[in-house]
Amino acid sequence: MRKIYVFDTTLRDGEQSPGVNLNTREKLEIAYQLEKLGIDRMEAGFPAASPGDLAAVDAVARAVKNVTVIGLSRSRESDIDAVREALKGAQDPCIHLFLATSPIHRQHKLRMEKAQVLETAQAAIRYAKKYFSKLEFSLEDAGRTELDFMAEVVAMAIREGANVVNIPDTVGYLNPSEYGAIFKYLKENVPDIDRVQLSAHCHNDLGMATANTLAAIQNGADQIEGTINGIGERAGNTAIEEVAMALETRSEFFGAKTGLVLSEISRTSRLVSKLTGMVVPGNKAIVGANAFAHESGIHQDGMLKEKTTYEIMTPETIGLKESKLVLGKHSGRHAFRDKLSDLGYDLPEDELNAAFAKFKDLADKKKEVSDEDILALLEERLVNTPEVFSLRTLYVTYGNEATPTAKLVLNGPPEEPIVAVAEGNGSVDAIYNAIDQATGEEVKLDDYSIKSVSQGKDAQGEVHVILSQGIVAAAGRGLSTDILEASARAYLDALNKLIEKRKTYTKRENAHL
Ligand SMILES: CC(=O)SCCNC(=O)CCNC(=O)[C@H](O)C(C)(C)COP(=O)(O)OP(=O)(O)OC[C@H]1O[C@@H](n2cnc3c(N)ncnc32)[C@H](O)[C@@H]1OP(=O)(O)O
Ligand SMILES: CC(C)C(=O)C(=O)O
Repeated sequence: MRKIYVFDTTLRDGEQSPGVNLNTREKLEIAYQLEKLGIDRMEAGFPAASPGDLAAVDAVARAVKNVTVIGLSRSRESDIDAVREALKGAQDPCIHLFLATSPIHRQHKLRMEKAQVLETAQAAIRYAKKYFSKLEFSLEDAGRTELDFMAEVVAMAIREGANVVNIPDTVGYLNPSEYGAIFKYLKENVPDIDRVQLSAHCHNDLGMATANTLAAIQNGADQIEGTINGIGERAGNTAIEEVAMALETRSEFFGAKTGLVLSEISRTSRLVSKLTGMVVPGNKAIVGANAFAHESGIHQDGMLKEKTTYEIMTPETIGLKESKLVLGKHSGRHAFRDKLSDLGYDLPEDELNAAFAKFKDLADKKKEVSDEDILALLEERLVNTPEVFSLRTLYVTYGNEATPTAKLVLNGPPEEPIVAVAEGNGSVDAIYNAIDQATGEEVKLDDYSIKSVSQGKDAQGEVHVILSQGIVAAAGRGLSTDILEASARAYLDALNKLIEKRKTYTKRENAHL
């Protein structure tokens, strides 16, 4: 299996993401984790950019032991000197020189003719080679450079002693067949091309960074450059974890692998996200929160029967504990039963169906149904008392300058639904007054408390109340995504229990007579 070297530039190109600014301590924390991940080369920064960046590169260079540490430099002596200064303490230093080669960059940015570009790059490589045995040269915007000129620059870099020549698609312009063809062309047309490693450096402007990088590997690239989570300038760089997992998962196709410790991928991704503040989208390949999560019933059923039906790689490979079956409105009975069994419940079919119906009801109102939600649903089922009164509909009118009013319809002992309208000091008070009116029961509210069962704006509210009537008291519990409905349900639950209890008291009192 061919080894593909990994050049990580999270600390340099990754830090070029707008809004990201890592201090030395944060860079060190990421560097240590990248070392654990097993990357081969680490671009720690651009020392000429600022004294702070130089100091951070210096700190990283002294700290990491098993990785080549790289500093970026324009093709200028002053930048090269800054890298020399920053990498003084490195065990295995390497300088990364670059100069743009495309007509657009030559004409508008550098204002140089082809010959000047060649001369400037050559002079820089010569100067840097006096101080560095390891040197990478990048043809910035190679993707939009004439092939014959690109070959000329690459040949010069090889003659001058570059160890790695990088072919960046700086603006993410190419597609996989075009990018792959460049590597093939260089392999076939540049003398002594096998004296250097060829490197792929892609940007994701058209969402093709990973595909382009893989195409480069198929056409002879020895090294890939990228960042963790694909962060970087504009739409970002190639996501290293995507390339590593594509090579791993499709090794029979690519015949190449990185040396990464794949089980460190997830941890590295979380750390980079935390320290850069760049949130990983849920649907991001490999490291997104949903990458190993399944929501729909048919998929969940497949997963429960055989994981390979819907997973081409295992979460354990990247260091996650397990896949997630997320219960939501698309879930089916198989996944629901599995969740109940995880929570320690083994329900008979009819009870399972009843609980499943309640779950679907809740799932229609909530994005995701949590374990706490399900436990609450089950507890509600377990403590079911005969319902004398139950809630049919509830309307509450509230305005900060108006008196809260509740209108409700209850099912009760009479055949016809009972309608009641009442005002109160607040919305809950109005609801409770309306229930008292509808049921004709005189009860005292001894306690009322409310808590959230799960998290988020759509969390279920759980209301607990204690009602008393003379010496009889009963507690009730109500659950709903709406706290006013939960309040009504709790009151009715307590009232139903109280009526039930009252019968036993009456029986006992009669027995005493
Ligand atoms: C594709 C990439 O990601 S390349 C890396 C990009 N990263 C960064 O730019 C981050 C760090 N950069 C910086 O802090 C600053 O740009 C510095 C310190 C490097 C330079 O700042 P300044 O001296 O103020 O120059 P400024 O950035 O405005 O302009 C860049 C100059 O470098 C020149 N230049 C650009 N690339 C190169 C190169 N590879 N080699 C030599 N000169 C270059 C430009 O032509 C321009 O020259 P000019 O001043 O003669 O017109
Ligand atoms: C410095 C080079 C390698 C670069 O970042 C790019 O071209 O995107």
